[in-house]
Amino acid sequence: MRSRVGSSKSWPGWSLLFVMKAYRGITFFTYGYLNFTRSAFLKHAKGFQEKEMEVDMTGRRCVVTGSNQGIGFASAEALAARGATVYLLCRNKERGEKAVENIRTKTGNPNVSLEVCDMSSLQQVKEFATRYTSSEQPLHVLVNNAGAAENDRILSVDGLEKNFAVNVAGVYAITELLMPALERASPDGRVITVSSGGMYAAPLTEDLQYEHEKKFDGMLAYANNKRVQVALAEHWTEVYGPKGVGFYTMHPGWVDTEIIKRNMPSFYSTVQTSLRSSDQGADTIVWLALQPNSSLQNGAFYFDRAVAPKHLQGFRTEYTNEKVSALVSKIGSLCGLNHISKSQ
Ligand SMILES: NC(=O)c1ccc[n+]([C@@H]2O[C@H](COP(=O)([O-])OP(=O)(O)OC[C@H]3O[C@@H](n4cnc5c(N)ncnc54)[C@H](O)[C@@H]3O)[C@@H](O)[C@H]2O)c1
Repeated sequence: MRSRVGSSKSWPGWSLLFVMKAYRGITFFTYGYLNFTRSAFLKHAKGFQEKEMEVDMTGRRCVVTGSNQGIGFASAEALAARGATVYLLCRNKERGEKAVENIRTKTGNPNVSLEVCDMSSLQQVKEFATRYTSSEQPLHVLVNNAGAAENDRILSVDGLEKNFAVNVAGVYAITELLMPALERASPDGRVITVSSGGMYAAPLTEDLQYEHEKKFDGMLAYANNKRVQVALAEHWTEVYGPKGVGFYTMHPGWVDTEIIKRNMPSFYSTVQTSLRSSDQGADTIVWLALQPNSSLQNGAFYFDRAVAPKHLQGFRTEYTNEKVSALVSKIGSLCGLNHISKSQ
């Protein structure tokens, strides 16, 4: 018979976990209310240098995932408005075509096109990356924006937990597979991953697909995924940073979009009147796309055009490089891509 005493989930262990979870939840909400809302954006924007946004992106190629609406659409539109060639990666053809048409009309930029790709399908991600890299074109900006926050534990076509499939496996696969094109854009190539302030409340877990908890908690799975994205950017900075590619994660703030309206209804109704617009949420993504890599901090987490901490005091979310390496190797093998990292 297994003893409770000494088990990693013994009674004192559970209560400590419960207290820690409650502390993180309450402190995070308070911190978010002070920093992540629309009024906080307007306050931070007083220090923004608008000259930094006046960059001509003609000749630069950008891929934005999940860009038919919300923050992804606003980012793609802002890049197209500055003359960039923009590829919208969307899973739904009709919604994607509508978004492309909308951006072309609003910006007058004809170099905006659709790539149909479901980021939860490793096969579709591989097919897109092969199409792109075989063109031998450089890729200056990859925005990993597509995000899932499913409340139920559902599986992707590859049998991966859906949030993990979109937020981690899809991000890992597209970034690794587009690396030759990003390196071709060196020293300007960069990957901007839209993480979330939610990651503050999540330690780096080994239970990547939430298989070992009794009850599935979609919001915790989402927050864990967003923490993994920050760790992935640190890993990539070490491996590919010396090759002239930048890796930035960022938090858009609390933004009025479908993902929170649909998947976090009680949070949405609490903060609805304080939420940022999609353009405000996209602001730091666009800013990160426009600055020279040399003026940014590789591997950093950004919020409102400034480097932000990766951990909040007292949250006990710090981790070691060894833990990151082990996780990256696990993610690589779940994506069937470990051979890529090994060949670097
Ligand atoms: N809204 C917020 O307050 C907030 C806060 C922190 C982080 N974020 C992050 O911002 C990003 C954009 O979300 P949003 O707020 O604009 O919400 P949204 O729901 O408007 O946009 C999410 C986008 O991802 C796409 N997407 C989802 N699954 C996909 C898949 N399998 N393949 C391709 N595309 C897929 C959706 O179609 C949509 O275009 C997400 O990564 C989200 O986690 C949002």
